[in-house]
Amino acid sequence: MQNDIQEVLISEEEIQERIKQLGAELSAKYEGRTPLVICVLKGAFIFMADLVKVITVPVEMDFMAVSSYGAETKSSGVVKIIKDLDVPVSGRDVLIVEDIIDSGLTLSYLIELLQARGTASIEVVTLFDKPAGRTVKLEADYTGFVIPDEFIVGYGLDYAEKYRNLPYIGVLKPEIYSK
Ligand SMILES: O=P(O)(O)OC[C@H]1O[C@H](OP(=O)(O)OP(=O)(O)O)[C@H](O)[C@@H]1O
Ligand code: HPA
Ligand SMILES: [Mg+2]
Repeated sequence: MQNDIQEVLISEEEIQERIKQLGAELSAKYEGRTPLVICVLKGAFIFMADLVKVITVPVEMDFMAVSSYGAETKSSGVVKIIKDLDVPVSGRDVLIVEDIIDSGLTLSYLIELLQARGTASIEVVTLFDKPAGRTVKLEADYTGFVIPDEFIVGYGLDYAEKYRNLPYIGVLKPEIYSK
């Protein structure tokens, strides 16, 4: 698996350090409240697990699975709900946890959906932001790293379902995509 990586873009240590800072910011922001933290599966599962451990206010968690990339490196443009939330979000302070904002389509779809269900507030924390990929206007409230216009893998992010278990962020060798 390591042999498929052309370059390590962000190391495991850098990721963990940044998550601690995000946890501190979010803990201060949600002081006195109990946000509902929503993990956008599958990509955000590792970030979610590391992030909630460094948030010091009580949180409730739920999971939603959406997909729009399949085995491609460009969004299909169609955001498919694979699994919906288990709990109602009406009146809740919601914190959406994403691994990456690229085109922005997944999040703009999710935010609209959750707002229509009557949330009290919605904030977004993303570990990675790729502004060059944007096709809709969308900004996260909290961002870990701004990344260049490259398809990245690792730390939850896949190419064709592989590489999610790499502990760092890497860029694949071009021949992997052309296989
Ligand atoms: O801003 P966008 O262009 O919408 O891209 C971001 C979304 O794409 C990826 O999910 P994907 O559809 O690949 O599903 P996965 O999380 O199961 O890999 C990623 O995890 C984000 O949810
Ligand atoms: O760069 C990316 N890598 C993996 N999954 C993604 N989904 C959107 N952008 C990306
Ligand atoms: Mg994916």
